[in-house]
Parts: sequence; structure tokens; C-alpha cells
Amino acid sequence: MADQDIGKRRAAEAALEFLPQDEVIGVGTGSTVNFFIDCLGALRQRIKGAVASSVATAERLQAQGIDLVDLNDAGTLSVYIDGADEATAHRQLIKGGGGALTREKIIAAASRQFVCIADESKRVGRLGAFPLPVEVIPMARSYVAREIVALGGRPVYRHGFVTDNGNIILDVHGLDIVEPIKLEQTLNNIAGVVSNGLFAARGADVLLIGSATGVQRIA
Ligand SMILES: O=C[C@H](O)[C@H](O)[C@H](O)COP(=O)(O)O
Repeated sequence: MADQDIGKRRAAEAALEFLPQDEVIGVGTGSTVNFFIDCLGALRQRIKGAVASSVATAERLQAQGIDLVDLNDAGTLSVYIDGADEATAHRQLIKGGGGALTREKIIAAASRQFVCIADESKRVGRLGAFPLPVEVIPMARSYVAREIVALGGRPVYRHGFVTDNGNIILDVHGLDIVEPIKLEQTLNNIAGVVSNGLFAARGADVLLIGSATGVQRIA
């Protein structure tokens, strides 16, 4: 197994410590979370079920025999486990490489604790080298792209990709993100933007960084 996958798996295994007893948990999307779901299968009796942040995650959870729960029926979740594309020591994140950012942000907001799992390649000093995903209502694509250019970004349309919500993604390159909370709000205020991949105002509560040598916990 490649070192990056070893790091993902170690972080995923470390997140099992945060599993509550007899409660519904939130589960994110991506290759790191897939390691977590695979471990969760053996512990499925311990939880009541899971709220999935994507169709792909829902299918993988079901394959492990884990009951799916609609967020509207779940109330506040005690814990949400998800990965990231970039993470800082302040636990601020870029997410959405897999296009699941909006449902991820909703579930994170509805959870008391957000545990982020990532391999060490995701750790950055400053956010923005990874193109920032922005989910946009299809008819607003050109308008939103122009507004993003005015902010200094270079939006690239993710061709052929439709989110689980029926929207499109603009991946924004060239942003040097000095004030992540401010930029997160500014992007959200553009008409037609559904959400963006900055998890800054509400970052992770716990960050588990896995590597070939172990897991670093940042809380
Ligand atoms: O939309 C996808 C999610 O935000 C993922 O958590 C993120 O892209 C990280 O994915 P991976 O674990 O595959 O690197």
C-alpha cells in the first residue's frame, strides 16, 4: 500500500475512537472516508445508523450493512467524520474535491463535533494551492465566474460533473487565501453560489493526520 493510503487508513482507524454508543453519526465523502466506512462495518452494532454526505457514501455504508438515516430525522449529530483536500494547523479546511461540499457543510453544521481525517499530504501552511470548489446553480455559472475573476480567482468549470444536488462546480485556481473566513462569506454572498469548499468559519474540531509513522491529533 502506498504511504499516502497508509496515512489515510491510520487516520480513519484513529477516528473510530470518536464513535458514540447507540447514536446516529454523520459520514463524509472521499477515499479517506472510504477507509473509515470499511472499518465501521465491523462496528455497525455500536451505532444506530449514519447520515451520508453523498450518494457514493450512502451506497458504501449500505454495503457494510449500516442503516441510512435522513438528516431531517436525526436531530443534532454528536459526531461527523470526514476528510479534506487541505488542512491547516488551525483546523481550517478546503473540501469538495469530490464535489460533495454542500451536503458535507450541512452535516458538519448539524454536528456537535467534526473530526477530520487526512493523510499528511493534506497539511498546508496556507489554504489555496488546491483549487477551491464552488457549487453553483447552473444558470448562474457565467455570472458567478465573472464575480470570482473580480475577486482575483481563476474559475475552471468542472466539465461533465453534476453534484448530487443537480448543480455545477467551479474550481477556483490562483487564490492566495489570507483571510479564509472572510473569503468563505464573500463567496457565499454571490447570487447563485450554493456553497464553497472553505470550511473556515466552522472548521474541524479535531484533525487526525495519518502518516506511515503514526497519527498526529490536532485539537
Ligand atoms: O467532496 C469531497 C470531500 O470534500 C472529500 O472529503 C475531500 O475531497 C477529500 O477526499 P479524499 O479523502 O479522497 O482525499
